[in-house]
Amino acid sequence: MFRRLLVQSRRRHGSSVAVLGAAGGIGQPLSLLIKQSPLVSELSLYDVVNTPGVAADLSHCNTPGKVRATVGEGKAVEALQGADVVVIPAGVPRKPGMTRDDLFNTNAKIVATLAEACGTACPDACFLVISNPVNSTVPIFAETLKKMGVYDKKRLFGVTTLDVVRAQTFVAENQGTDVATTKVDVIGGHAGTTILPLLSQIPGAKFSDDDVKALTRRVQFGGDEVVQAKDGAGSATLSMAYAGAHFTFRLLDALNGAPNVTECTFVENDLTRAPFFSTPVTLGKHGVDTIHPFGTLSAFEQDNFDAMLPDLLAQAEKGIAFVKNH
Ligand SMILES: NC(=O)C1=CN([C@@H]2O[C@H](COP(=O)(O)OP(=O)(O)OC[C@H]3O[C@@H](n4cnc5c(N)ncnc54)[C@H](O)[C@@H]3O)[C@@H](O)[C@H]2O)C=CC1
Ligand SMILES: O=C([O-])CC(=O)C(=O)O
Repeated sequence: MFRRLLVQSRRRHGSSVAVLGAAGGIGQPLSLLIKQSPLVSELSLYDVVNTPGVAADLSHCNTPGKVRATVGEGKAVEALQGADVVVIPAGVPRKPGMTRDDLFNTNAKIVATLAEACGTACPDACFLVISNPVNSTVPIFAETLKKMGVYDKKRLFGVTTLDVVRAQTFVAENQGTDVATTKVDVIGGHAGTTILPLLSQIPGAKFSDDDVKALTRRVQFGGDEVVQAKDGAGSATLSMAYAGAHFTFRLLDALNGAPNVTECTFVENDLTRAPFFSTPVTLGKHGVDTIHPFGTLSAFEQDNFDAMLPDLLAQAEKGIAFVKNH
């Protein structure tokens, strides 16, 4: 009880946000965007390399959040003391020709190690996992916290906001609508055909069958578009920082009591046979408040949904097995 009151009183004066992987391609612009929030009183940056320089640089921005740097393998627990929200873009990105699953061997270990540090230092925080493959890293995070006896399904989120951001951009271009007011739900997971934009549910939108196929495919493989254009220099960083900051701000709003904060995110739920599934979720003062069903699917969407489920299940099981065997 006392602990909860302390957390609440700290929130009234702003939240402590930690970024793990803060010196990376996503970590740096994401930290810059988060530093701009008046709701953030402390920004704790952690990476295995280069954090002091990033923190020194950001600390000169004239916004209220105090910046703290922690650097080096095994120092995450130190960085996470007092964190209310932890955003995790740590891990290797793709190169052309790779799938997100090809990152599993390297990133599974990184994410499990960081989850253990979170479970030790700030088990009551909200955890936002960006590291790929999200379809497996989120189950890894959950399983690690379960092993430690501190898992709370209301506080673990796979960040799939970039899929929504892409869907809204591509649909607005296609329909000639204002991108600021074009809303698209994207359900499923975060890898290729496990990503499913619900184009049939956009009020007022009219698509040809060819457009539905092309737009769906572009959202599903938007990440590949960037990987190919970067030609070996990594994957989406700037649009991911934008999307990650958007989700972080929405969560901070909800934690501070704002009503009706609903975003698609990859959370544990029983809407499907997959343990984790991205769907519209209303966020509240304690993380997940309400999981919303994703509504009626068109025949095209239903086919995509049926095809994705075995992959989502297998990728979650792979993550769970990784933790059980280590
Ligand atoms: N969820 C999503 O929609 C998206 C996810 N991603 C994923 O985000 C991850 C990061 O991508 P980038 O920033 O482009 O990669 P990057 O290589 O530029 O940065 C990753 C950072 O993580 C750090 N790091 C590695 N091991 C660490 C550890 N144990 N503890 C703390 N930090 C550690 C590295 O030192 C590096 O600074 C990748 O796995 C990528 O696939 C990328 C785009 C979108
Ligand atoms: O494509 C990648 O590997 C990075 C990513 O998840 C995305 O851009 O959606």
